[in-house]
Amino acid sequence: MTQEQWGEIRQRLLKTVGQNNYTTWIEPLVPGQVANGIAILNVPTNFFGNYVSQNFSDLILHELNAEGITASRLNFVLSSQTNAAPKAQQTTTLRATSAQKTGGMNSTAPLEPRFSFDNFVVGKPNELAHAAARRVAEGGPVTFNPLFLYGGVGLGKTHLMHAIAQELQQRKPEMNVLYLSAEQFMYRFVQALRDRKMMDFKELFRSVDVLMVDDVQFIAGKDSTQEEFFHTFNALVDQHKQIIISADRAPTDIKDLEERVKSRLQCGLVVDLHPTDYELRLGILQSKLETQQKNYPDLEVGEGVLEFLAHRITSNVRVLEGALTRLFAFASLVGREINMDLTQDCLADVLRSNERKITVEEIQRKVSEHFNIRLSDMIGPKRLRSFARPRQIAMYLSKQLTSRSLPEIGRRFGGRDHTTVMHGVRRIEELKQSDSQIAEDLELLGRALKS
Ligand SMILES: Nc1ncnc2c1ncn2[C@@H]1O[C@H](COP(=O)(O)OP(=O)(O)OP(=O)(O)O)[C@@H](O)[C@H]1O
Repeated sequence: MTQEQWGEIRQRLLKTVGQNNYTTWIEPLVPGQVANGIAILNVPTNFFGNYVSQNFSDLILHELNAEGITASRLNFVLSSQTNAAPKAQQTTTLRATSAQKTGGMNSTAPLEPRFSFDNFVVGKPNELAHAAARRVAEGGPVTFNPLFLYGGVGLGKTHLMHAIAQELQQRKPEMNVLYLSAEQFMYRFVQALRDRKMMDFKELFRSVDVLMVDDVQFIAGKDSTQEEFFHTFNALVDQHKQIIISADRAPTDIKDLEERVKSRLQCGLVVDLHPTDYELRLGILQSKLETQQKNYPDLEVGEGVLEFLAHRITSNVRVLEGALTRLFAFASLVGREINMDLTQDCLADVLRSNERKITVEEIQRKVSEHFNIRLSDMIGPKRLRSFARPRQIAMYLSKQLTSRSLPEIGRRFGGRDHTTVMHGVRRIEELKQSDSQIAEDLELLGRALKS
């Protein structure tokens, strides 16, 4: 059943059952395959399935048939992939059918049609990640396993993951592609344990051709899930099956992740989605503008507005996108044209938050957390290398990321002299060139502080 057909059916059900019943019982249903007169509907719990079966089965069957879908029976399948799941609520769902197999535990997570390669704007900061994603989406022989994509919030990891899954479905419909978030992996694992269906779980995950797990940092600290993930991972790698993983940071930086899992995650290709630069932001805005103009054909965007937004909204692409959507909605509601005045009025809060200044105190806190030392040791007098180096790094970042003078920075580091700060800053400048670990720490901290 296509998404459009299900959309029609839902609309008619809404009219028949009323808004309350619709929101509670119909909206969370996710349709699966229809075969041999049986239509599959994914439900979040058994109770839910029983209730819908007893109260709405006939109506749903009637509407399915009215839509030209021949079904005489509904089969309610327990699945975490229903519209009641948090991610699913955010997206228009397109069910992937390739992974529909036994027991309802195997459906892929909903894919957002908008998250395609065509809609992904490529610039310097994301070109490597994009190229790698394109390569695995060809579905050819596995060259790097896993592909590990990482980057800060809202920089396009999920977009790329969905694009890969959708491209694979189009190019290689015979392939069994399973895409899910790490949270869903855990959810299914727990469910399998509870329902004593571990064999089904293992079989499902070991029988896929491509396994895609989004936001893998989620399993950090969850020992049994990590263990199971590790075994699944190994089994698939042994069978030369492609694995694609995303996370908000590099494998080495995920705390509470077992070393063996970390090392496994690093053994393929690890690529980074860097924070956007001005040109990429402008390109993304231009591309999103086309979509907005389809919805609001009468609205034009005044000169300089996109450039202004690309310049001022640097935090992440999601915020940038939201700002443009808000501008169009606002302009159409108040009947004003989209010019600089309207932009300043409508986006005052977004612009203010993007203006946020980084403080020395924040830097000290982040750096102490990163190196696992106490804030008091960072600021205090101790000269041990394990405190002195993070202190110098914090001084360096304070000089780079704030407008504070050296004496002002010195005062915030327990009243140190400005020459001490200067020495620290110079030392880190040197180490940045010669010590790749320090360069990486600086990059990571800088990114975390700016996001
Ligand atoms: N290069 C790009 N071109 C077009 N749209 C983009 C690009 N990068 C990000 N976006 C858009 O920005 C939004 C956020 O992207 P996405 O959800 O993929 O981020 P993420 O990295 O997964 O973030 P999170 O860490 O919050 O899960 C999406 O609407 C996505 O389409």
